[in-house]
Amino acid sequence: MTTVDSAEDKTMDANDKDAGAGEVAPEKQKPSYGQYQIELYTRAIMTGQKPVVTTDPNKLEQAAKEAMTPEGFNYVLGGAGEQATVAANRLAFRQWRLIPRMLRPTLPRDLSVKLFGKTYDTPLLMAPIGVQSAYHADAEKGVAAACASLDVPFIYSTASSTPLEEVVSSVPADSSRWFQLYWPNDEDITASLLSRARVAGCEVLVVTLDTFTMAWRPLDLDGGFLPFAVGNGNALGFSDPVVQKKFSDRFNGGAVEDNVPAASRFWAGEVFSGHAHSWEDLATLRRWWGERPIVLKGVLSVEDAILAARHGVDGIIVSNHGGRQLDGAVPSLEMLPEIVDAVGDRLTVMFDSGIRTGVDVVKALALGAKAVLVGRPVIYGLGIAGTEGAKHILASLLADIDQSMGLAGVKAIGELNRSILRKINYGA
Ligand SMILES: Cc1cc2nc3c(=O)[nH]c(=O)nc-3n(C[C@H](O)[C@H](O)[C@H](O)COP(=O)(O)O)c2cc1C
Ligand SMILES: O=C(O)C(=O)c1ccccc1
Repeated sequence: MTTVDSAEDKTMDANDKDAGAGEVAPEKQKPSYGQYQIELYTRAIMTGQKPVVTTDPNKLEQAAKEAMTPEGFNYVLGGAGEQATVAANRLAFRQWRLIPRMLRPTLPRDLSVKLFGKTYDTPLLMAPIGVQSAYHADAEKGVAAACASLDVPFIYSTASSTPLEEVVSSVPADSSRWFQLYWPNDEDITASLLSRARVAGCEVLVVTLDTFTMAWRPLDLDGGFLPFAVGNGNALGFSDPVVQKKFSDRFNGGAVEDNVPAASRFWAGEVFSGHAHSWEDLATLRRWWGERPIVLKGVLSVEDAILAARHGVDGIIVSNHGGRQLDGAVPSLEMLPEIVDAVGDRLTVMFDSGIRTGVDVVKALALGAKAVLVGRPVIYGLGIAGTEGAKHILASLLADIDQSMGLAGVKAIGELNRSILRKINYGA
């Protein structure tokens, strides 16, 4: 983050003191995200070096398939059921077309957005993605490093394969991080996880509501791949003192690492047992989390968005989990405008599911999202070329957002609204 409000502003100033006594510290240069396009051409022309990962969104999946293990790739690719919602997420984007405006000032471009009173350099967030060691050895630390280098907040997943504290201590202290919760049944465990997330400096709590149990996922069923059942994706739970104590009490003094299958069942039973909490239970999360923002991920209906506002959360993520949970669920983009109309004045409405290009981001923002999460593309980048691959995908997406805004005649994110969109129903 280069631009921050009040408290953080002071920290930044304090770090900028090498300008010399009495001199005004130069304003930190805002990164120019559009620059990445020029960088790629220059590198190719000067050294013949090609991008580490394709820049073509239509080729990314195939490239990942060739680079990753079949289990890892299928896990990322897979949606629920017949993949109807995965497909619909893309079709929903194609229905919206942009009406560009000409002869308007579009430079310098401003990609910054304000979320919960804090200014972020871009409208992009890294979606929480579990089990990243199944995709590349660089895993969560690699993706977090890629995010930190571009000022993109990293959302740490409850299903991570690296403990939270390890990820956090591997990136610069001022890099932005949010915490995603799969909400355990046990209140002591929930309190412990949230306390760790607070200590680790997570700014926002993202509570995922749509995955209290795993959906019917044919690719994983046919491949026999359920990572967290065999100890992968359990690092947060296994490193938690309260989980360790409860497991030990239940299993006659046993340590989690001495009985990984049983410990995995114990942990999965906490977070994916099919037990859904209620709206009233949100009060307990508020108690443990305190005043920092709480965001509900997986809201798809206007009714639930209104309930979210009534129950005192700060934001929602309109999402169908990338089509991985309820197959046949409506594309989240379809629901976005009416949800924004219903609660946009009370809640920070964010969006995910199906973002593949900069134009997709522009469309979601124009339909009222304040920020968007991107999932699979970054993980394909990770799978193909580790940290560098994840960074390339994020940098490409940011450059594409920057360029697409300019071509649409838009200078700043705040200018985006529905007037630049037309819904067209012929073909995809
Ligand atoms: C491999 C994979 C693992 C995921 N793990 C989590 C998770 O641990 N927690 C969570 O809230 N969402 C998880 N999600 C959902 C993403 O956060 C996000 O909602 C989704 O990927 C967005 O769709 P997209 O991939 O089309 O961008 C996962 C998605 C994928 C592809
Ligand atoms: O696969 C997912 O979508 C997901 O949310 C998840 C859940 C548990 C472990 C890893 C990922």
